[in-house]
Amino acid sequence: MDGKSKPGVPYGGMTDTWAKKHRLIYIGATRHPFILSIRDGTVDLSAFKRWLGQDYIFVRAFVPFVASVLIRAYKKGDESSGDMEVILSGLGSLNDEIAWFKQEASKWGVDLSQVAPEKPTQHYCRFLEELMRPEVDYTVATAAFWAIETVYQESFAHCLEEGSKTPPELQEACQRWGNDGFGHYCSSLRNIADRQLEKAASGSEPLVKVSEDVVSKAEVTFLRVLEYEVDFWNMSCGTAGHSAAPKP
Ligand SMILES: Cc1ncc(CNC=O)c(N)n1
Repeated sequence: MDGKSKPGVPYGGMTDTWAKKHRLIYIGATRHPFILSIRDGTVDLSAFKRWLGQDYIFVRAFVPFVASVLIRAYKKGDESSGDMEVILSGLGSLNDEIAWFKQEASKWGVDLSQVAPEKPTQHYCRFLEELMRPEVDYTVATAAFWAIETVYQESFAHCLEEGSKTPPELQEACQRWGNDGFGHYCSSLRNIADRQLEKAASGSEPLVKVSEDVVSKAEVTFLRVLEYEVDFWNMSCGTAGHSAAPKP
């Protein structure tokens, strides 16, 4: 696993506590009907194509967010934590990922230059921009980063589990986020977030009140990530009223 958890012993960091406390919304984000439709092979390919175009837009916006976390890790000046190496490896995979999106889009006949962001994509990208603001604490940013990556890891790994009927032409997409290496990377992000949260919660920071504030802000941010992810899946399924008639 990740050197911090022993087999059979629950992990027990703050992120784990949150995932349990907010189990229903967590499941809502990681076991969404869109993912279940990929897993059981009933996925509507036009939904997959819509997801592909929108996720390309999201990923382009995600790169500067991750870069902003990298800058904060550098500014902390704690070289021995290894945070920079983990975040930098994330930027490296995003580089491959952008190339993969372009290749995948041409395979499916999706013209990425013609894809306009839907409302849920716009909102999620705006949220990433808010998280890049200098007043956002490193702890809050790393908790968001961990949650964003983990939702995809848990979702797509589910489509590769034994007994899943994921169509062969979608398996590569699922592998991208569902592979063990990506799982390991998510554990490293969880360790970073948990270490930061632990520091804030134990009040080792100079101002205890400020630290408590950071922990609750991080929890709210975690919940917002889950909500944005659910909205994003809903849009992909076509259940979010995208490009539909105006609401009454
Ligand atoms: C909407 C969304 N959430 C998380 C990810 C995974 N991170 C980078 O690829 C993603 N691609 N898209």
